[in-house]
Order: sequence, then structure tokens, then C-alpha cells
Amino acid sequence: MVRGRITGLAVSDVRFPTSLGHHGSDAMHPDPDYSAAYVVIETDARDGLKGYGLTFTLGKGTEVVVCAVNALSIHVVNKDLEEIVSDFRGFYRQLTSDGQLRWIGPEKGAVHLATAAVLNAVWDLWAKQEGKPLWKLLVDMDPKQLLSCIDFRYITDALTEEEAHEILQNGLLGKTEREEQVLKHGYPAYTTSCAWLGYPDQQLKQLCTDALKDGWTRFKVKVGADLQDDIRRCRLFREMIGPDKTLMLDANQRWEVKEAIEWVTKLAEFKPLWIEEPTSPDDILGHAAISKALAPLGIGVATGEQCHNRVIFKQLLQAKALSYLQIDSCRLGSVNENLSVLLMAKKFQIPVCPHAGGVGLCELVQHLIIFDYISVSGSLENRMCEYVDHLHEHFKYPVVIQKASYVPPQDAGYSTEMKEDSVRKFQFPQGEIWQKLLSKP
Ligand SMILES: C[C@H](O)[C@@H](O)[C@@H](O)[C@H](O)C(=O)O
Ligand SMILES: [Mg+2]
Repeated sequence: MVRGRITGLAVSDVRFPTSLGHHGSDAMHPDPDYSAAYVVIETDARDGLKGYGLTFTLGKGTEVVVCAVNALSIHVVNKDLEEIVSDFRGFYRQLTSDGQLRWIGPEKGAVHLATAAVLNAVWDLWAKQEGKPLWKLLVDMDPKQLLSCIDFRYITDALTEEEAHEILQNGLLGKTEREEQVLKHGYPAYTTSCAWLGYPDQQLKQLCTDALKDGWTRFKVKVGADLQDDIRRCRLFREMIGPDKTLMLDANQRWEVKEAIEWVTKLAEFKPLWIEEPTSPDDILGHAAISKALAPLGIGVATGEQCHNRVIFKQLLQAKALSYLQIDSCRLGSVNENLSVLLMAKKFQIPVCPHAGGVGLCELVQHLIIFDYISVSGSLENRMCEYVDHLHEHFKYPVVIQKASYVPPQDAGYSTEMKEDSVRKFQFPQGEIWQKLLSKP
């Protein structure tokens, strides 16, 4: 039972110095410090429950998102949770269509990342109050209630609310069996943790060997900085995993359109399943041209981790610009906007393979893709969720991977809560970790 009035919202700038080990490094982000604008909301319900939310950043700029969260808090504090969830669409619009704040968006950039962090905290609190993991809260909702959380503005030319309702109604068929299936077998995953661009070959080989021993069969390798280096690393990786395992490539927006086609054609011998983010995430027609050019090679295009909002995804789907759609739990407007993208992907029959390369992203997006399988797509074909094995020790309810699959979380909430000690130590710049690092000459 949803209860309480939101009495407080606090936001922290939490950064982990992953750049020191080149963890997460790629052709455009050589020194990522996996970070979060971390939101905590409290209510007067006297049940001791708080809502925890985050959005993912790379270090610098987190302070900007923190400011944006504080700017949005006027719409959150003193609100009844019941008022929010009974008209979640309306609440989403309050945050995204504030007459002044939308000017630094709309629904993109720092203000949309901040919206994601705030809404993720609200969803975490709602799921906690209902005593369910978020995926189960969504699975147990009837289609009408799910639709009431979605803002269909700007996408009805691709997906009407009536079509979305029909998709969810059809998703009721076989739902119980699919829930049993995913509880028993987990949700299939792939790993990106072996081949960040800044890793030396020795580290790549060791990590790949360990991953193979742990049963991983699907791998993503970073490319895009230097063609000869890409050829060498892809050849090394393909030789290690053999011809039958799945290899994906990720260029993180490095190339021009023509350059992407030429470059990936030279990597085709390694049989990649997809090239991820071959060019700017804003270039819908560019992605369509790359998709068309690479199709004869059997190489798909994947993108989504930096696609601002549902409108970009709508156009990517309408333009047949991608073969794999990568939602992100913290880039889009939280569960609300991710629901609309999952439904559009189902309508256009494009598999969703969520992005999770960032602190907390695995913890959150597992809930969304498990819901997608049970209630929307109903399929695991060509679907897998990214996994990176960094920083899970800082979460109260960390992801669990078994046999290269996500074990569905059972704890109530959105798995967003970090350990207090971690937040304290890694708060920027006053946390002890940063005080030590910043005092070094
Ligand atoms: C800077 C980050 O680590 C990215 O490289 C990462 O999210 C990557 O794009 C991925 O798909 O995991
Ligand atoms: Mg990526």
C-alpha cells in the first residue's frame, strides 16, 4: 500500500576512480570515472523506507546533474507518493515539461539524467512499499496501470496508447510460464569486462580466459581508435573464444558514417554480431545508412546508451536504423520512458539488448529486461543483457550472475541502494578516497 508524503530529497555526487585502471575505457571516453548523481528521498510514513535513485555519469559533470536534481526537487518535495503513482504520467510531465527547466532540455542532457535519478528513486520507494522487486511490481500491474505511467507525447505516430494496450494484453498470454522460466534459468547476459580499450593484451587474455571458464559465451570488444590495433585485438579475441561464440564490437560514436562502413567492413572477418554506436547517437539517418551497408555482411547495428529519449528511439525504429535496441535505465526518463521504448521495440519487432556499462546500470536494467521478457516481448531470441563486473560491491542488493545469466532479484525495490559507507567514502570531493587522490602531487 503506497503511503506517505515526500519530506526530503538529498542528492550526492559519488565518483569511483575507475579511470586509474582503465576500466570502462573506450574510443571516446579514455578515462571514465564511473560516477552517479545519487538521490535519496524520505517520507513521513514512519516505515523507515527511503527511495534511492541514481543516474550514471563519468566523473566531471556529475556536479551539473546534481544541480539539475536540486532544481527539479521543487516538483517532488511535499508530494504524496499516492498522488504521484495515481497519475504517474502527469508527474513525469511535471518533471519533463516544467515551463522553464525544459529549456535546458527538453528531455535530454543533464536535466533528463537528473529526471531519471529522481524518478528511479520514486520507483524504488514504490516497489519497496509494495514489498516487491521492481520487475515484479511491473509484472503484477494490469495493462491500464502500466499505460498510466507512460507519456505517449511525440510517439503516437509510431505507437498509439491503444496499440500499446493491445501489446500488453497479448503479453498476458503465457506470462506465468515465462516468469517461472526466468526465475529458473535467469536472463541471458554478455560481458564487456574483458576488453576495455585501455587494457593491455595480457590483461585482455587473462580476463577472457577467466570469463570462458565462468561459462561466458557472448563478449563485447571495444574498437574505434586505431584500425590496425582493432584488427589485432579482434583477431586475438576471436582466436581465444573460437568461431562459435558471440562477439560484438562497440565504437562509442567514434566514426563518420562512411568511415564506420569502411572500418567495420575491415573487421567483418571476425564475424561480429553487431557494431555498437558506430557514429553520433543523434544521427538517425546515419545509423540507417550504416545498417543498410553492413546488412550484406550479416553485421547488425546496435545503439541506445546515449539516445536522449523515446523520440530518438521512435525515429531509429521508423528508419530501420538498428537491429538491436539498447535501452538504458538511467539515460531515459526512468521506468516511465523505458516502458514506452520497450513497447515500441515490440511493435517494430526489434530485440532489446540493454546497455549496462556503468555503475549501477546492471542493478537497475535487469529489472526492466526481465519485465520485458515476461510481459512485453515474450521472447529471448537475439536478446541478451550487458554485464560489466565493476563496483557491485558498493550496492546493498548487488546483481547476481549465474551461468552467464542474471538471477532475478528478490529484494524489494529497484536494487538502487548503495552502501552508506561507500557513498561516504566516494563522495566527491569530500570523501576520503578523493581527499587522498586529490592531495597527491
Ligand atoms: C564509458 C563507458 O564505460 C562505455 O564505454 C560503456 O558504457 C560502453 O559503451 C558499454 O556499452 O558498456
Ligand atoms: Mg556501448
